[in-house]
Amino acid sequence: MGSIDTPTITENGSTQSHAAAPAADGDQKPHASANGAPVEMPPESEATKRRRASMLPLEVGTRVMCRWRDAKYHPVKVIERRKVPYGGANDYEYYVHYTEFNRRLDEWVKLEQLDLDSVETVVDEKVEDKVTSLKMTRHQKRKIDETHVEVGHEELDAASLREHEEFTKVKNIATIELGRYEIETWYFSPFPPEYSDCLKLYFCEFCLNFMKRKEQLQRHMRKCDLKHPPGDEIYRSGTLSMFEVDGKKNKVYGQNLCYLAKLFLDHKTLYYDVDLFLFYVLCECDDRGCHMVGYFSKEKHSEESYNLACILTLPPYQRKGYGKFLIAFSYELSKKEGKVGTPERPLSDLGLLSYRGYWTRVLLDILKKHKGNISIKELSDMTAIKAEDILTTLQSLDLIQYRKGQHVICADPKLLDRHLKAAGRGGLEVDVSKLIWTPYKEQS
Ligand SMILES: CC(=O)SCCNC(=O)CCNC(=O)[C@H](O)C(C)(C)COP(=O)(O)OP(=O)(O)OC[C@H]1O[C@@H](n2cnc3c(N)ncnc32)[C@H](O)[C@@H]1OP(=O)(O)O
Repeated sequence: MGSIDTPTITENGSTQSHAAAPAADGDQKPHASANGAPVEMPPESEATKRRRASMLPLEVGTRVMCRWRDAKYHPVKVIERRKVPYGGANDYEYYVHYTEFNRRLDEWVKLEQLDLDSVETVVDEKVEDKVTSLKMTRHQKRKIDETHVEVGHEELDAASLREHEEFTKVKNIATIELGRYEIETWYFSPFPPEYSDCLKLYFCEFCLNFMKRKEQLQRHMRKCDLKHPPGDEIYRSGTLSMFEVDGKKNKVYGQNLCYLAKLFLDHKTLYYDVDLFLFYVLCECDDRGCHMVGYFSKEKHSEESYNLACILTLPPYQRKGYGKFLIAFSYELSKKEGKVGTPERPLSDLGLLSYRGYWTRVLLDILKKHKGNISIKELSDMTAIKAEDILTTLQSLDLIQYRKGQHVICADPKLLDRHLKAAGRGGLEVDVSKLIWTPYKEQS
């Protein structure tokens, strides 16, 4: 499977780019060679210079081609602009959204990165939306009116989506330091106002308190006596541990975790009321302590049979099978509860890929081994996966037919083999014998 672009993570503080190039846009633009790379241009004429200068500063809403870190040009939309300190009247930096890609790639760029010859001349003019009373460009309004379908946002209505985009349009914290990693963030997170002037935050990797300065963190680390998440260790296998943290008993930890997670989760509301949640924190343990790899949260009581609210693998640990481990773990907990479960919607692009991958592999493994007929209900009982998720997964694999008013699984062995081959790696296994856990019960 190809890679969806994710921003940079660096170890030991050095900065480097690891993101792969987004798919070629096919749209050739001026000043770009056939493969999208910039080419040497003859000196600009005075008329060209004057025409370009007359466009500046670019308006918010402008669509233009922008040189990305892969040195190729991609279409962007200007989301925000800010004056360059000590610059001239028209010297601005622009916060851009690469229109073909997820918002996690949005970033501040310099004017030199923009190809002014590709500026679309019709600049969006601000209009007021009658429903939300929010000022927006005509283009934004049209997009919403047409029912916006950005990945991960399908289930937000137009007004909520607009509000979400308006308040979270510019990333506030650019990087965080957590343990031995410096990590570029992906999205806006609503940190308290006193942190609004910070581009970088320093997190204690154990209690997740965050600070503005490295020296504060160093002082904190000398005093902090946690070496693992608070709460109960409910799983240990080799160097992997899972801790269950009750949001009610560890409120500050739960809130810190939510602030941190929101930097990588676009479409989730930040819950300040963490009392209602349990947090399952996955750690890699060594002699220095238990280092957080990722987590998932779970409502203590879910009327919609959600067995997972938010899931995150921290970027330095992604694509190593931890996400599928966390998903598998959430279903093991559901099995112990004797319930079926499903993740809370909407799923992000990466969330959907991970879930699809997990459901596919689990169901194919059973169908491959099973002799005779099997129903969706039986599959659901065996796996704790909700029947609807089983149905959509099998439908996407073309393993289901609708006959005489009911769905029938048609598991042709050759097709199963083909799908299993394509399903890739299974992820890290959960060893159920190492799980020591009883379902949550309200304490009086
Ligand atoms: C209910 C919800 O919370 S939805 C929100 C989900 N969370 C987020 O979007 C937060 C940011 N993303 C993440 O934290 C992670 O990407 C997760 C949790 C979704 C996945 O975690 P990971 O540890 O990377 O998962 P894992 O290594 O098990 O891979 C899962 C599969 O998803 C797919 N996948 C994950 N990341 C990518 C990517 N960048 N590009 C392409 N495919 C990907 C692959 O199929 C992968 O399996 P493979 O590596 O065998 O091909």
